[in-house]
Amino acid sequence: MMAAVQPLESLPAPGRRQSFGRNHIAMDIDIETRAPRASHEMTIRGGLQQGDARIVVIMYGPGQEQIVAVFAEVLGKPYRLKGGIRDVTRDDQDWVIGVSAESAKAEIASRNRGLVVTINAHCTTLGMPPDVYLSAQTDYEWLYTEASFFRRDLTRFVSHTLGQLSHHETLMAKPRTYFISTTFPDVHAALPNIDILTVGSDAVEIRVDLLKEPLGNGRFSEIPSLSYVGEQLMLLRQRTELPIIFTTRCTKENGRFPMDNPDLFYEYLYRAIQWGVEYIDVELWLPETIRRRLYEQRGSSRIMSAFHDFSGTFKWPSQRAESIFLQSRRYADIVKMIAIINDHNENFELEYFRSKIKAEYPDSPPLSAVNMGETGQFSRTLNKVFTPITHPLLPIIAAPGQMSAAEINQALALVGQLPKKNIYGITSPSMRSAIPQAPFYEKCFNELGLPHHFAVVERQPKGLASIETWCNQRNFGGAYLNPAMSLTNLATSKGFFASLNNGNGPVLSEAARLIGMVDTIVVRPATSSSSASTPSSPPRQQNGDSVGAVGSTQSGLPPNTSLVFDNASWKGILSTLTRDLAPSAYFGCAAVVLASSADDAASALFALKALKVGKVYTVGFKTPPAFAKDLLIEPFNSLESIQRARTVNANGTESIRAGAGSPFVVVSALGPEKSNLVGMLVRLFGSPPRGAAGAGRENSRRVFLDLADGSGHGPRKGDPGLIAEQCGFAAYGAADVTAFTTVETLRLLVGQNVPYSFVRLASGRQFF
Ligand SMILES: O=C1C[C@@](O)(C(=O)O)C[C@@H](O)[C@@H]1O
Repeated sequence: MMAAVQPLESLPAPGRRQSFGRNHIAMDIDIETRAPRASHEMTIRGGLQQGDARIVVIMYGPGQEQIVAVFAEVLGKPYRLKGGIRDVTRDDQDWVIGVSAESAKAEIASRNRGLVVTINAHCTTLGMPPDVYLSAQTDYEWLYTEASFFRRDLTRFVSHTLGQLSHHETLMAKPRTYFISTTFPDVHAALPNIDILTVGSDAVEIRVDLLKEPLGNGRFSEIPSLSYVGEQLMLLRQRTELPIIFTTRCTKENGRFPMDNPDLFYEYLYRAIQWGVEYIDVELWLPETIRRRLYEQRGSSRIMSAFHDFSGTFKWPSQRAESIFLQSRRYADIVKMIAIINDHNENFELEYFRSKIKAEYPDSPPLSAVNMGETGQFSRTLNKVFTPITHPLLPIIAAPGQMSAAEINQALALVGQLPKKNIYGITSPSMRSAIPQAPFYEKCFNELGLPHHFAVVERQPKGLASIETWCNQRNFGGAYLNPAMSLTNLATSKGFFASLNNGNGPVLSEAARLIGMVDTIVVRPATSSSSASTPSSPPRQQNGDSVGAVGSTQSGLPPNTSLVFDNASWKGILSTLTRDLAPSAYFGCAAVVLASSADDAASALFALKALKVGKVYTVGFKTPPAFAKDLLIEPFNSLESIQRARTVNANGTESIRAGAGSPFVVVSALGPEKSNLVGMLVRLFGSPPRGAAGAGRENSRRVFLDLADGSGHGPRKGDPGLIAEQCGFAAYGAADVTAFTTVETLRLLVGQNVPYSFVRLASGRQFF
């Protein structure tokens, strides 16, 4: 029998089918992601897109030419400098072009907007603000500091503005999302604690109206200047990987932005779009012309329409409330409605309003609606889209009644909406020497106010009996498996797993099915009840069926509960590879994957497939047929084949991108005993022979990822990572992948976002 297969996100066509259970029934449910997406762009996977195909023109300040090379490297393109924007022609397609800000000024207004996309790269140490005319005219503007140059910030900026990575799509697929409303007058104060402040948050709001720009003599400007706001935003973005929400809250809605000049709002909010801020808060009272313009000009940013009613007379069951929603949704990607209430019953009225809107306007943008004040706190526990939260470390709360993520979870737990679960880290005897993870998970649960219990348990080397026993409990809340187990192994079940879903076996995510390895077991509660979207639930189910569910006759797990077998590690690999490079750096490139078995290689292959690499050379394993279908695979079986790979184009075309020729990325899952082989290949590919194809990409540092570097023990002799760095690669190790995988695991198991930086911080950097 086949396992029940269910795409948990937008995924490529199904490949290999996996047998599981007794009835041999295949259930491939092909469901489109519900998240909105731009029709002209092709979604590659869960938020990765081809993006803007125009020629990127970087405008640089005096003496700052080198920034063009960095942009080019991040984008994976060659670059050249030109005298002016007008000199850019179709022949520059796939190049990054640098033009001095000085020269660009004369031509920027008359540029061919269909051909070029302009980015004003301004180093703040040259002085602020940047040239105001260029700022106003450019498509995007990136502010950076020379002293502490943050490559990650640039990667994120271009991945977002050029539409290669969409946070929104991924976030809207989460069962619950939160954002922290920071209320600092100066973000410097937030930076030392930003990792802790943002635990549980999916985004960070910068309350621009609350920023206080010092003027000297203890005075502050009435509203912070764009120049000050730009620097504050830059600082925040350099320190958090989370999407930012840019808010200019007006005086009537509990903010400080004066309302006498709506154009001022436009000026700030449009600049935020140019700065590549992911979410722009646009108040509903603003003139429609302004709201429409911002919506039309939003590029890759998303508009959060905002309406607050502090009058105390607002009624959810009213024509007015509905018409406010309808007005808001015209120019919004998320509709936010917030009101002061007087009576607890009005929380129920809001819930009725929420479900009515969902039923009557199913294609509308998601609604984020809460009530303010203590009386309204109940609604903050029920809202599921971008619930605003606070944190005890913030100087003030942003609105009356705001709660922290921990308070919301504790409240949910108290009223039975977030029952205590047992969550397991299932290891094997081979992992005995590994550093214990239990303290880390306990720390996270504690920080998040989750009631769950975490335990690391060791499975027997053979058989599934112990795992099935842990999973077949009423309070089972999910598990990670380290090391991961193969589906083939799990499919030998004749017991609990095989009995799931009326004998069809557990639900398999597409990733687990294609990779053939399971590292996460997610419990999905029955969907019809409200429990389906409690924080402990896995990603939103795409249909109403309870596939993979435990039959009502089962003991252990509650009736109609599903178990989803998933794989988180491919996401860890993907996040590592795209931390310092935009996805486009990988599109069409050649890759090498080294592993001693297909099982060890599969997660990397899946990540590379998501990144649309052009070709994968393999060493040491036979590629599963499912991958061979979508990836161009060539095993290295002789020295000649390696030699060829060093000199031949990646996918046979002559374009510069594809002509990256010799492999751009090398991923190794080979253990330390094979270090010599890995080192040799890295040396070979680190220095492509003269004249090899790939002209123009010489500026790009190739990427080496060692998935088996036994991290935590420092560099070893013959360490392939060290050799890779000496050969000009950017080297990443298992520590990065493990931390990013943990982020994904926590999202899957408890539905909460724990930023990468917190994972690294809380683990003391020694777990991984
Ligand atoms: O719109 C909102 C919601 C909010 O007003 C609240 O009620 O929590 C807090 C604001 O910072 C945010 O912009």
